[in-house]
Amino acid sequence: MTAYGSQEMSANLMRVLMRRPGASLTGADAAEWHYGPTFNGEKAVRQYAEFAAYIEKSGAEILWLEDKGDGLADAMFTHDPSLMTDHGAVILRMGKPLREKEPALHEATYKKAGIPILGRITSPGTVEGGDCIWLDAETLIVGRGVRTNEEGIAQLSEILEPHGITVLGYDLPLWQGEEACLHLMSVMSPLSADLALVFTPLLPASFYLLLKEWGITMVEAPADEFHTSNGLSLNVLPVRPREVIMVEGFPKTKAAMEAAGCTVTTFEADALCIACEGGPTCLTRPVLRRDQ
Ligand SMILES: NC(=O)NCCC[C@H](N)C(=O)O
Repeated sequence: MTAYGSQEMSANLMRVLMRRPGASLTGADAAEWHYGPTFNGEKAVRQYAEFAAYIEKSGAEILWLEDKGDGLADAMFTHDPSLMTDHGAVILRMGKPLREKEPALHEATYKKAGIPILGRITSPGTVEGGDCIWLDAETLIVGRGVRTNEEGIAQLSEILEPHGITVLGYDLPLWQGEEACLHLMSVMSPLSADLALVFTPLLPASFYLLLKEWGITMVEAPADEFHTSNGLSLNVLPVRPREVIMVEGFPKTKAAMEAAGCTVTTFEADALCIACEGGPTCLTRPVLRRDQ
């Protein structure tokens, strides 16, 4: 099956690229990878299995990348090395040097699956998938920061513009410094086409105003849970509009989404997501999302 296409963030998740962590993660040097004190490789692998079971249960088909011990501990965060469009995949170029080999893994998988490659970001450009949010099928918002630079945004725009897609770049704050992971998706998680979980103090101000102008209802992520989770309380994955998966342990954030009409599934992820700085969204690269 060669089905692909995704220019939205919350339509039904039908097909997704994921990499099961193994030897590369269990053997990772936490300091080198900037993983936090709750990092535990074996526990992270178990927690990932629970997460993957929820994705399987959602009915999505998983295209698996296997961790055969290439040392790429962050490669389980498949959201970042490529971007999917209705016209094929864009192979990105990572801003985190330790992740530079990951886009080639995605390209090889797409080629094997018969999914066309629409374009690629080349040096000195950088773009990471976590910095990209489809506001609608014709509008891609890109966060400019430590991981994604102006040159990368210009290249992405050149690739997508012929397909009627406007790319808009917004400056991200530095927040916890150059080594830490802060993507645009660290401060906003779309929950449905007109609903998003946001942490407004870190949103680019002009992007906040754009969301208001577009009539997107914003659910504010409770600040205490955002800070104790290093932002991971906010990184939630919709498998269908208003049906989301989040990291366990943040009841106020969960309640805020439920009050906005969402169904929320949680899984334990202190060793996986909190420690490794990436949530359920980051662990998935949607290949096909569709409304029906
Ligand atoms: N989209 C995301 O926010 N991905 C999280 C990536 C975490 C990984 N440890 C990184 O620093 O790149």
